[in-house]
Amino acid sequence: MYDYDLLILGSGPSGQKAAIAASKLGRRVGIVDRRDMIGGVCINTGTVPSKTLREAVLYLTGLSQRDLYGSSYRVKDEITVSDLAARTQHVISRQTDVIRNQLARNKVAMITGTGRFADAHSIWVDGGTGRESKVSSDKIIIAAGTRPARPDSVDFDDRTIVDSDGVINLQAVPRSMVVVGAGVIGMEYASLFAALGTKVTVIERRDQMLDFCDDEIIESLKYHLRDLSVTFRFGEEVAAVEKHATAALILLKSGKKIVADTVMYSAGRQGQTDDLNLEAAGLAADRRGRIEVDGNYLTTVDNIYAVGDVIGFPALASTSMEQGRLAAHHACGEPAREMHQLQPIGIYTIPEISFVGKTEDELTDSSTPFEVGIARYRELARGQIVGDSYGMLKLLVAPEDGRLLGVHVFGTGATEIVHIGQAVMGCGGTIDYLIDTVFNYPTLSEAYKVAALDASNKIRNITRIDG
Ligand SMILES: Cc1cc2nc3c(=O)[nH]c(=O)nc-3n(C[C@H](O)[C@H](O)[C@H](O)COP(=O)(O)OP(=O)(O)OC[C@H]3O[C@@H](n4cnc5c(N)ncnc54)[C@H](O)[C@@H]3O)c2cc1C
Ligand SMILES: NC(=O)c1ccc[n+]([C@@H]2O[C@H](COP(=O)([O-])OP(=O)(O)OC[C@H]3O[C@@H](n4cnc5c(N)ncnc54)[C@H](O)[C@@H]3O)[C@@H](O)[C@H]2O)c1
Repeated sequence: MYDYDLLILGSGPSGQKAAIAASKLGRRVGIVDRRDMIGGVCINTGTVPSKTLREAVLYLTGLSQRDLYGSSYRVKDEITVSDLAARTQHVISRQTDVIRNQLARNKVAMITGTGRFADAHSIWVDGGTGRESKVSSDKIIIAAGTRPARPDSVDFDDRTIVDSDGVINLQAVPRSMVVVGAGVIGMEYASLFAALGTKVTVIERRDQMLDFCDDEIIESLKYHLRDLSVTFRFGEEVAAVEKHATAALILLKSGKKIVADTVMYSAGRQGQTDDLNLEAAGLAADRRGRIEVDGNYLTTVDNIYAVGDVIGFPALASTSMEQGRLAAHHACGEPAREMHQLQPIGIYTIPEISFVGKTEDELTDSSTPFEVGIARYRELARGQIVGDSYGMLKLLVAPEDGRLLGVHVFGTGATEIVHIGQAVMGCGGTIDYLIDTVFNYPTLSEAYKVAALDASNKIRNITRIDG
């Protein structure tokens, strides 16, 4: 008899949802994590702190109100790290409490410590007291997440040279910053510091950034960030970072030199599998610490599953939660539907970006005809009211039947209103639904009707001529 029916390594979004799902099915569930990491990377160092910081920055700088009150508008002139940390700490502690409470009321045992496999059914847990305890379980889910990848050649000191975990603990708002890597993390933090007034330089070895997004929207994002004094260096790679008494000197392979108060590396993440002693369970991870799974999140060992960032793409809190729930259902022999293929992307740059479905480039590459319908926030009453003159919503529409093929949003509330398009697409809806529907007024959601009408006008014009 095992101690648990299901034991989960890691209490991030995937681990939590797996634990609660299995508990709801009447299983005895345990979850192992370090005392200071309840809620995972998501709550402690990643999603939630970065999004809370962003809200604090938008509020204190008054940036989102400057269209209305002028470019000198600020809520607070000198924004300190403690102004920002106060809000972040508040949200982290509230969220941690919520998670602890949810796990407790679902009778999920919290086992404090770091786990490693003893064999395929048992885990040694090191609680930091010098003594390890062993727990056994019928099924095990690995939900150990990732940590920032740190190139060996860079001397991280968590003060001047930091990774995306360390950046939330900076002692002061830097006057200048180099961001290495223009992925999602890099661009979110570049936006945030640029909004605070930091002079940001982004170094990216590829020729472009966020190339999975709509081209036009990324162009707009670059325009807005340049307006906040961000410098982009595409097609450039860091050769070395030298730490000096007051700043860092960044040497690029092209020979350029940049001085900055802070250097932040956001050049990918690495699965946290080194300490798991995977071999004892008959498992292995790849070069980037990731574990391979099948469509049911089952590894090559038939009682061990892996979910969340540790299995790689898409590595989002949103998808990780679903993976956890589905893996737990499979492990408990409970029928479950597959995750819906239509998954939204939300990028909390300033301004924010969100989309679902195909991009124009993808449709063009697959020779799929489409028409574009656009609504600009500045033409919506709500856009004027909130002071967003740059936002836009773009619908990509199949001309033959009006089906939505893609929805791309840039600006205030993008990550929220994208779900309207996602729901219409998910239910196989067409622009006719958006045209015939009454939306609340004045709202940003009204953009859907405006963009749908725009697309239908264009389609009608073509049909009139082309038959
Ligand atoms: C800066 C940043 C911003 C992000 N923003 C977003 C966003 O806006 N939206 C979004 O959807 N996603 C975002 N993400 C991604 C999101 O945070 C991750 O996809 C999500 O946290 C992954 O969840 P997970 O369940 O895999 O576990 P994680 O949250 O990665 O947590 C893993 C947990 O496992 C524990 N663990 C590891 N090894 C062991 C062990 N041996 N024993 C016990 N416990 C162990 C760790 O302590 C940790 O608590 C962001 C990530 C970062 C870094
Ligand atoms: N809003 C969100 O959903 C959100 C926010 C943050 C993070 N995340 C998740 O976190 C994951 C990791 O994000 P990330 O941004 O660290 O990784 P990433 O892999 O997306 O981006 C890393 C970027 O750094 C560049 N790079 C790598 N090494 C470099 C070097 N030496 N010099 C210059 N450029 C270099 C790469 O070309 C790449 O563009 C993402 O895949 C994403 O799923 C999601």
